[in-house]
Amino acid sequence: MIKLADVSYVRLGTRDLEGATHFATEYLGLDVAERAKGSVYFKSDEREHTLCYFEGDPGDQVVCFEVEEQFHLDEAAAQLESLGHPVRRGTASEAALRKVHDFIAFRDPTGNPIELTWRPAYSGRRYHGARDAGITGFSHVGLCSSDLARDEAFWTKVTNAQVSDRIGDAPLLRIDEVHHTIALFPSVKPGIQHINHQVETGDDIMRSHQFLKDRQVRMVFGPGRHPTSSAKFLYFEGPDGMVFEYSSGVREIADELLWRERQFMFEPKGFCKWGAKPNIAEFNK
Ligand SMILES: CC(C)c1ccc(C(=O)O)c(O)c1O
Ligand SMILES: [Fe+2]
Repeated sequence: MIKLADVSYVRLGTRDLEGATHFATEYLGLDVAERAKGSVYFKSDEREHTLCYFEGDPGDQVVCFEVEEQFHLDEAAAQLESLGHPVRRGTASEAALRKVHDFIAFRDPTGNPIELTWRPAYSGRRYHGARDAGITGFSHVGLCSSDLARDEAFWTKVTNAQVSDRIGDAPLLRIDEVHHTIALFPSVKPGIQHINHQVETGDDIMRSHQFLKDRQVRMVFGPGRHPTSSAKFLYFEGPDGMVFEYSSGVREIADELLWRERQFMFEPKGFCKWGAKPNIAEFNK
């Protein structure tokens, strides 16, 4: 079993690196960690970076998870290969670009590019957002799934992910005490459906709602409150149609033995306690 210790970073291709950088700093509230040739790295917490935009195809979207030991990469590679997922070892220069010691790359059953990394860099430089969005860190991703049951089986049988709750057949998967780190999202194509940053308070959600709306950023869902994680949330659209989520107050599952996964309906009341309706095509079928 592959033990995922944390979600580490996402890498997003873009044809407009300057535009994406402007959005990430001035609107989303991230901090530029480094500008390199063809890439910009962004900080959202104590890590060296949690998001990298690079010049390239916006369809190139990678999510990376950290493992605890280098030999876990070898074990993971062997297991994934045996299950029919071709694995590629990252080269030293690719690892340097990602600011990690070592990594492997493969695709999940839907075809989402996934990386597993060992020793991603942390930073002594404190994160302070370019604007005060109240971000406390990068927390989870929504991953597209063309077959929810198959992909739930992959993540829960091949890795340490466990179902915390389901909305319809879409599972919210945890790898530690945080309610979820991966949200599978029904879709006909692979990709990252959304990128979540936690913010400090519900006030931060409402402040950002006003701030982003004033700047004509497209709101996708919320403000609202998820019945599943119990977090207050806001979803909005960033560069190349990527959806970003702020949420605050995500549930922690301290005692696994006392937790039983719950079933919510795949309809607005399954997504929001306050009655907000998602403006997301896949949710309105
Ligand atoms: C709309 C999506 C998949 C979703 C649903 C529930 C939560 C939560 O409980 O926090 C999310 O974070 C989501 O992104
Ligand atoms: Fe989310």
